[in-house]
Amino acid sequence: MDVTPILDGLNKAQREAVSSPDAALLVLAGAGSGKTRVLVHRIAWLISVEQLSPHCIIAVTFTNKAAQEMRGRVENLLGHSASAMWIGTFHGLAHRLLRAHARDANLPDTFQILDSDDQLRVIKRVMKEMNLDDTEWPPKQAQWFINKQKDEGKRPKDIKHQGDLFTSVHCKVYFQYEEACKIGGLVDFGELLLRTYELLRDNQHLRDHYQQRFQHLLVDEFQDTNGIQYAWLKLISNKDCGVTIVGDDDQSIYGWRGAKIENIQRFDRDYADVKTIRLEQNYRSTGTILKAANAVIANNQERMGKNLWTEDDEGEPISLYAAFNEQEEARFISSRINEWHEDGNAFADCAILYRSNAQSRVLEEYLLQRQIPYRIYGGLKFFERAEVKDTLAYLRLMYNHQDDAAFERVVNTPPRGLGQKSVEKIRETARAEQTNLWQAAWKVVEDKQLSPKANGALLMFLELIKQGYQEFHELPLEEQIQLTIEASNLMEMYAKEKGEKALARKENLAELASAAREFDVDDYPELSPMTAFLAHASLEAGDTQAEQYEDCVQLMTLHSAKGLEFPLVFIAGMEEKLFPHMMSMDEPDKLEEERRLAYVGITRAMKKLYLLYAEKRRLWGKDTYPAVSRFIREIPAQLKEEVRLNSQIATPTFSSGATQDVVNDGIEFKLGQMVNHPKWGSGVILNFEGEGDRTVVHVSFDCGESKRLMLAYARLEAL
Ligand SMILES: Nc1ncnc2c1ncn2[C@@H]1O[C@H](COP(=O)(O)OP(=O)(O)OP(=O)(O)O)[C@@H](O)[C@H]1O
Ligand SMILES: [Mg+2]
Repeated sequence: MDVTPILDGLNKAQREAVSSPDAALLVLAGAGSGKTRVLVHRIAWLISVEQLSPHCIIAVTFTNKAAQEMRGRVENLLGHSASAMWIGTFHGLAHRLLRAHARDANLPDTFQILDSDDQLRVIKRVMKEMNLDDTEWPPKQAQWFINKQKDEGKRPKDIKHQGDLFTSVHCKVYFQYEEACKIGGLVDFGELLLRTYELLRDNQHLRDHYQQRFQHLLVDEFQDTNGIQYAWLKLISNKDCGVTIVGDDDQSIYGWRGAKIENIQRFDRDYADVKTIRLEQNYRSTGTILKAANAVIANNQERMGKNLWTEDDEGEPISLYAAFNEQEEARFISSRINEWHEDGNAFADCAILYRSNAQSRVLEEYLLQRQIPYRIYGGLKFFERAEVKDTLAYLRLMYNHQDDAAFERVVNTPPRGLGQKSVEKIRETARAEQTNLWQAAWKVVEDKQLSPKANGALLMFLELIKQGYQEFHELPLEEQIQLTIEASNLMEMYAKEKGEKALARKENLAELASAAREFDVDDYPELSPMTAFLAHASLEAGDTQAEQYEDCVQLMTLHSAKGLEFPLVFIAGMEEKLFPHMMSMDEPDKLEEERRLAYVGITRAMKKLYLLYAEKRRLWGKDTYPAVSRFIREIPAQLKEEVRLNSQIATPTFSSGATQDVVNDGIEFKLGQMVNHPKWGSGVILNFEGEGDRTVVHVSFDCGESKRLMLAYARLEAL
């Protein structure tokens, strides 16, 4: 058999890893050293040289998108399909197992997945029923508590406490929440894993079945597995199963969600004769970018330690840009992206990364203004938008009448005269009868517990759902969605909203229908098409297929950038308190995690990296004047240069801030100030040149023009 294609394009250490005969292999290596590539080639090696059937392979990736790409690459190497191989995220794989064995896992076949928004809704309801005051007991905190327990594999009964109020109250909430999920046939993200873990642990027959089936397990980004994920992996792979694990301790960034770097050491202990291979050559970034990343991460104490070098040129220096505020930061980024595109590069080759989701709004505004196409990756996901969720909730309820979360969401959306009181009546009945809201609602109607008008409205709603299913369920997915949007009057409700928003909602609903049209049912052979689609909507990062192929700038948080790479990268908001985040600054462990996040961010860049910080930023509703992030200071001076808009390189020192004031006609102007011009509209002052009557002001306008104007004649208005 010719193994050339599989070993081609790999260095010595990578080849050793790919073709290793060892049953337990750990590839521990820094960013961009080819870990993911090794994983792909190893799968191809196992199939073609070790003659494993794709059916016997299970691989865990960090995102659904990564899973799709990985499958595609393996198939390319093999020259044939590997569709029998299980590959996906922990959640995706657990979901697949639960669907196949729902009854054994004590779930209805129609169970639905709760995303974190829906989960919070259910928790709120449960806490209200328990008469817990939500100022004293914030539901979000309870949500955090429950998820944390699940991540550690704990049910309410497993939680030990000595009667402290916090834990005992939250345990009760957890217990009641579980009851609510049971009645509703609902499974949250954490539950997917915990439930499959328990299923395999308690059902020897199933465990034997899967342990016999899976002969090789591979995991990418292993450093971010949490307790339950690790336990899950151990259950699915018995001692005869080959295991290949790749990871980088310096990129562990999910400690706040229970991920444990120690799992790497644990792996070494738990499996016999683990062979460790280190990869040291980086193929992704220029010498400069790599040196910067190495310099930053060197400030962490808790490291396994490794060396990373590249044959690549030094490349361009890292550009620093001191913006006056977040608007100006966005303006700078969008104008650089425009230049990049005008030079013949693709938008899709550039990414804007940020620490906190809220930063995307201003960036989006400027990209829109400049008509630069963009896509938010893993942010507010397509399937999380209100109109999309409303429509999906109708469908979920049609397919699973037990789904209380969906019921709550749509029972009075659009408004049909079922106010809080009526809904409360339904909830009370559900509690009294120990049943779900759907059943309770029928009882309320039959017993005429509501006013005649409300009773009539509720009956109409129940009939709508019942008939909707009967009439639509055999139609193509797309039609089911369109008919649901019409029958529910959702479209009519959105149409009443004003302007752009209504338009955007309409477009999103059209997009939902087309996502359904393009949805590949084959990924979930064991499900009905709509159930598969609804599950996909809950699990996917919202990359509808139509969007994937467009040439768009990628916007994402630093957390979601893991594993990805882009020729041009901007990291916005490199400021103390924002990044490192305020909540993480006082504890050494958390600060080290922030630094690993900076390492992840910097190492996403292949050719060119911009780091931006603002001298003034509106944060949490207040104007702040942040200091430059320590992570910028940790990059050696010779690797970075300070840049200015439109003029090229300025002196490589940090600007001391905008302090220069100029008075004209009694109006005071400052650097960074927002101004209005009768012709060019609003803009920001970037610079002053000259003095007195001859002062020239340099303004960058929102329309995209940048002008030098004589201040005395410019008719500028201070905003
Ligand atoms: N031997 C090689 N020759 C040429 N290019 C390579 C080689 N190994 C890896 N690459 C390329 O280097 C880049 C980084 O590889 P890869 O994404 O697998 O690294 P990684 O270690 O998984 O990074 P991260 O830690 O960020 O996930 C990719 O573009 C990959 O195709
Ligand atoms: Mg990788």
